[in-house]
Amino acid sequence: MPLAPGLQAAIVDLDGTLVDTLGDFTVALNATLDELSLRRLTAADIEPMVGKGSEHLIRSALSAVDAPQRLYDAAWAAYQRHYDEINGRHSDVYPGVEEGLEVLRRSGLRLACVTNKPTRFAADLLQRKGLAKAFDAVFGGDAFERKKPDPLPFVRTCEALGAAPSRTLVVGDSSNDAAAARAAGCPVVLVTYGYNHGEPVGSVDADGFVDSLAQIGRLL
Ligand SMILES: O=C(O)COP(=O)(O)O
Ligand SMILES: [Mg+2]
Repeated sequence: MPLAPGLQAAIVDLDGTLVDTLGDFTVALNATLDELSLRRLTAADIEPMVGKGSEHLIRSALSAVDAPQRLYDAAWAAYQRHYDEINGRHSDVYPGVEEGLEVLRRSGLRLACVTNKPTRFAADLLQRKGLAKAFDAVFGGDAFERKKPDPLPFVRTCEALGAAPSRTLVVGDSSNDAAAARAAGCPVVLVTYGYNHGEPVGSVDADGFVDSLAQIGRLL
């Protein structure tokens, strides 16, 4: 049974959906904490902080190590420098991703990647992982006035792709993606292997779940 008939486009999330980037976040954030002489965090500490953009990640990390928020500007500058240096080196494309993107493209859908990661980091990562060619557009957390879970990034992306929201499938890994999709009027499918802010993803309100992007064809 197709999820939504007459799909024209798909919007795919990046971190936790296409690429397992927890290693990159951990290395760049710990290099930042080292530089500021703060205590390090583990990947398990960092995972629930991912998904709401780099600003949120840095603010959450500073609170987790009991550092004052006045260090934010220095931390943000250091973090960008370190992230740029290591982007993609400690992260892996999830199994089934290339196949799933190919299925979406072969179904005639226009594809955009919409992430809360800054656009530059996202575009570089997709390029380095050989995924950039699948996408007609890439929009990061700095591309619009508000980030997911606000519906604005999806509404604007639908406009850019020339697709109606009701005919644009969102594929993500978190309640952020699902809430933004619902508010924009897009059908939404979540992968079960991503981050979801440290919460079980199965309880999120979505139209479907897949264990691998390779299964996406069943829902089209
Ligand atoms: O928080 C981030 O930097 C990115 O998160 P997203 O790719 O899942 O939107
Ligand atoms: Mg995500």
